[in-house]
Formats: sequence, structure tokens, C-alpha cells
Amino acid sequence: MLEDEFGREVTGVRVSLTDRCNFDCVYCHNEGLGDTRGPMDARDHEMSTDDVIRFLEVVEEFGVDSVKFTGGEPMLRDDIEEIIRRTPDSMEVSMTTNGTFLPDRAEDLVDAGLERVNVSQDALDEEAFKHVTQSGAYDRVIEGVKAAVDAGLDPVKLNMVVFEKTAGYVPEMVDYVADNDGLQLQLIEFMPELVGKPEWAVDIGRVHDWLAEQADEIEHREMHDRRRYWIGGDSSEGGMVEIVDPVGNETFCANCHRVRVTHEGYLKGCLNRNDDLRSMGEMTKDEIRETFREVVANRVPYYGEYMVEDGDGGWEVNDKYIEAPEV
Ligand SMILES: Nc1nc2c(ncn2[C@@H]2O[C@H](COP(=O)(O)OP(=O)(O)OP(=O)(O)O)[C@@H](O)[C@H]2O)c(=O)[nH]1
Ligand SMILES: C[S@@+](CC[C@H](N)C(=O)[O-])C[C@H]1O[C@@H](n2cnc3c(N)ncnc32)[C@H](O)[C@@H]1O
Ligand code: SF4
Ligand code: SF4
Repeated sequence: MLEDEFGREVTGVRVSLTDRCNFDCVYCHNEGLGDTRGPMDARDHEMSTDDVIRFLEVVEEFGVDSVKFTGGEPMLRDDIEEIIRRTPDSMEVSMTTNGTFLPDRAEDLVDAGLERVNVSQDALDEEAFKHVTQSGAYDRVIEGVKAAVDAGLDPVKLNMVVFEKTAGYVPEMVDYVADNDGLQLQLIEFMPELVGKPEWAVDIGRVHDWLAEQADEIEHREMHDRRRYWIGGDSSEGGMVEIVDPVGNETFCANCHRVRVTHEGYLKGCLNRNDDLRSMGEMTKDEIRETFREVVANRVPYYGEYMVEDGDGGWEVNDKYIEAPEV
């Protein structure tokens, strides 16, 4: 297993399969890669099915045992079922999706080997959902979540970004997962670093406090040292709510064990960094091995080394990571 300079073993990879998306969420960081808008058709610069599989076979050699497929919207790839089917058996496979394509394809995904899924759902209110995602597909997403549960994906986690426009919907989302078997909730702190709008942020500490008051059980997940709250019963029967709170959180980064891959086949050591993108070239196994070693060796202990607060609540790139202009 590869370990970075700060003692973090790399155990997982997150593969962005496309930067295309059928939604246009107002907050979208697109896994650190900018805008998702644009044509919906498959595009040449995306990694091919074979490239993705070759990459996974190489990182398996290094002991990586889990892969998350994400995007953009990963289900816009027609080959997602094939990719999952050909993923090395030793890896736990999950996917993060906006859910709109699950009604027709959840069973195929399970047949292909998908074990669990995260579906983004920011509210139980159609109007609020429409406003945040800039899409009218609320019914499809609700249907998609049901299809995922019915197909046997376990757990189905709902991803809710907590910010000014959604914070009021947190209590009913918590009740919803507590009342529905098979569902869990991830409350994701709004990350303004790459998208701006620091004024949208809400104090995630207050959400922790509110959950702690009513939780029957609280546990710490090793990954990112995230806290999990069990509501309406203990861990054997209650609903699980996890808080994902990376903003300005050194402990979160100190427990970060994964490396990212962009849809174009670049390795990326941190969601919030774009100065360290490394091409895997023609994606031969040797090139992949070498680039993977380099990107792990180049990781920062905490993204705040790279992005610093600008004094107005926003974030900017630390001067030392901005290359001096050539003279
Ligand atoms: N800064 C940062 N944010 C992360 C990281 N992992 C997850 N997040 C945030 O949480 C969002 C949802 O993550 P998901 O891809 O659904 O899954 P996850 O929570 O990482 O993983 P699982 O719970 O294992 O499924 C991401 O898009 C980010 O906004 C991370 O390593 N760093
Ligand atoms: C970029 S999307 C890609 C996968 C898929 N399209 C989806 O929405 O689930 C992955 C996750 O990132 C979250 N996300 C996007 N922008 C964010 C931001 N600025 N802060 C926090 N989470 C964000 C989304 O809510 C979603 O759960
Ligand atoms: S559905 Fe996912 S990728 Fe698409 S805009 Fe929303 S958060 Fe971004
Ligand atoms: S180092 Fe920190 S900000 Fe970067 S990907 Fe890991 S947890 Fe996220």
C-alpha cells in the first residue's frame, strides 16, 4: 500500500467518469473541476472503458480496495454497467449520482456488481429541489431512490448539501431517513472554496449540536474522522445521519485516504487542489504506476496549505502555489 509523507495510506480512489451533467446545481464544485454545463453527448476527452479498468487494475496492485464512481453525472456514461462489471473483484464499488437514471437502470447496476449508492437529494420539497438543482426532475429522483432500495443497493445514502437555501429542510430529511429502512443521510457542509458564495455557508457546528441532543448513539467513522448520529434508535434500528464537514477542517484531511482521477485521466491528490493535476499520458500500466506514485508523494497534509482564507470568508490560492510568471 502506498503511504504519503504524512502517514496516510491510500486505500481508495474516486473516479470522475464525466464532467457532463443533466442538472445545474447552484453550488456544484464538480469534484473540483469547474462547470458541468455544456453538451450532454459523450465526448472524446473522456477516459475510455478500457482506460478506467486499466487504471483500477494498477491501483489494485497498490492495495487500493475501494472505488467511487462520480462526476458530473456518472450515469450519463452508457458504459457505467460495463465499467462496474469489469472492476477488480477485490474492490468495494460505490457510485454518487443525482438519481435521475436509477429508475430504469438500478437493477442492471446491481447485476453488474454495484454494492451501494449515494443519491443527491437536497430537499423533500419539489420547489426547493427545483430551485437548487435548476431542474424539474424531483419525481424522477424520488423514484430513483426507491428503485435503488428495491434493487437491493445497501445502504442508499441521501447526500444533502447544507447551506442557506436548504438548512430549513434538515429536520424533515432526518425524520425521513429515520422512518425509512435502507436510507441513510449525509449532511454535506457547503464548500465555498472553489465555487465562491461564502455567504451561503451555515454553521455546521450548530447542526452537530442539534443532532447530538437527540441522538441515541454517536460514532466516529475512521474516514475523515466523520461523526455519525443514530436517530430514533441505536445503531441496530435507528436512522443514520453522517456529517461531512471538510471546510477548514485539518482533522478531516489528516484522515483522507483517497486519490482522485478526472474524467480526462489526470490524477488529483486533493479535491481542492488543481495545481497538482498529473496526466497519465497514454495510460499504459507503467505510466499509471509512475504517475500514481508521484501524486501520492505530492499530497499536502491539509488543503488549507494550498487554499487560504481571504479575510472576507472566501478562499484563494496560497501565493506559494501560484507559479511566478515567466519574464
Ligand atoms: N473536501 C472534501 N470533500 C469531500 C471528500 N469526500 C467527500 N466530500 C464531500 O462530500 C460529497 C459527497 O461525497 P460522496 O462521493 O457522495 O461520498 P463520500 O461521502 O465521500 O463517501 P461514502 O460515504 O463512503 O460514500 C463530495 O462531493 C464532497 O463535497 C473529501 O475527501 N474532501
Ligand atoms: C459533484 S456531484 C457528482 C455526482 C452526481 N452528479 C451527484 O450530484 O450526486 C457529487 C456530490 O458533490 C456535492 N457537492 C457539489 N458541490 C458541492 C459544494 N460546493 N459543497 C458541498 N458539496 C457539494 C453534491 O451534492 C453531490 O452529492
Ligand atoms: S447533479 Fe451533481 S454534478 Fe450535476 S450539477 Fe448537481 S452536484 Fe453537480
Ligand atoms: S486532503 Fe482534505 S480537502 Fe483534500 S481531498 Fe482530502 S479531505 Fe478533501
